[in-house]
Amino acid sequence: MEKKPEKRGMIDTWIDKHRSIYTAATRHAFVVSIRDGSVDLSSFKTWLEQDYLFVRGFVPFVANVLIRACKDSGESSDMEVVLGGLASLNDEIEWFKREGSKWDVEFSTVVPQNANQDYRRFLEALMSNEVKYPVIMTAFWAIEAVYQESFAHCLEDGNKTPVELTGACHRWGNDGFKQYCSSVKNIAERCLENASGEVLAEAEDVLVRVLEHEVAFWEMSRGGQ
Ligand SMILES: Cc1ncc(CO)c(N)n1
Repeated sequence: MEKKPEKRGMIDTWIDKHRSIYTAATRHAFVVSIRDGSVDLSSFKTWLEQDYLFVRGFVPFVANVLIRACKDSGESSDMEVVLGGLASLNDEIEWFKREGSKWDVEFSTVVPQNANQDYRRFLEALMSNEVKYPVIMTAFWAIEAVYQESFAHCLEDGNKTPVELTGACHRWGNDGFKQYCSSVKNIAERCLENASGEVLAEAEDVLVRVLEHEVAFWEMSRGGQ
């Protein structure tokens, strides 16, 4: 008997449909410049400063995803996946602090740029109880997956990533993080299978908006002073 091709989920369908913004988010010029070694270190510092602030705002978002996983999910394993993500954010904040002192970045004086504020406001809106669980899970997956895909690219064969930047690339480009993103994707796909047309439309919209925010976020590094 012919082996049936694996069933494609909604997320893959949407990524195909919105391929150009997906590629813009996961193969941004800043990321490509890390991979080819041409990266301007002031751009990297700007990214580091802004991302530290972003991650501090991402913690309450993920905490909210955790609460929703406990309350709204029929599967007890969802909570464990999200809890793992929250735990690794603890390490991530410590990593940012170490990395900041390595680059002489004083986080307490960093001012969030507009793209960062807009992204954080978007996350805050997603924390409302009105937002359905499949929509939140789709957003959560997209936020994590952009970083996984981007930084894994900097570690693929043929990279010329500067050695002092490989720590950042390994943080999001490692296989464990890839596995974690795949678990989050499976949760989102399972929820989307049973979602109404209205919820599906909202999840697709939120996915595209995450990708747009990610592109705008990378763009900040270009201003790099
Ligand atoms: C902007 C941004 N998106 C995603 C992540 C993590 O996945 C991050 N640290 N920063």
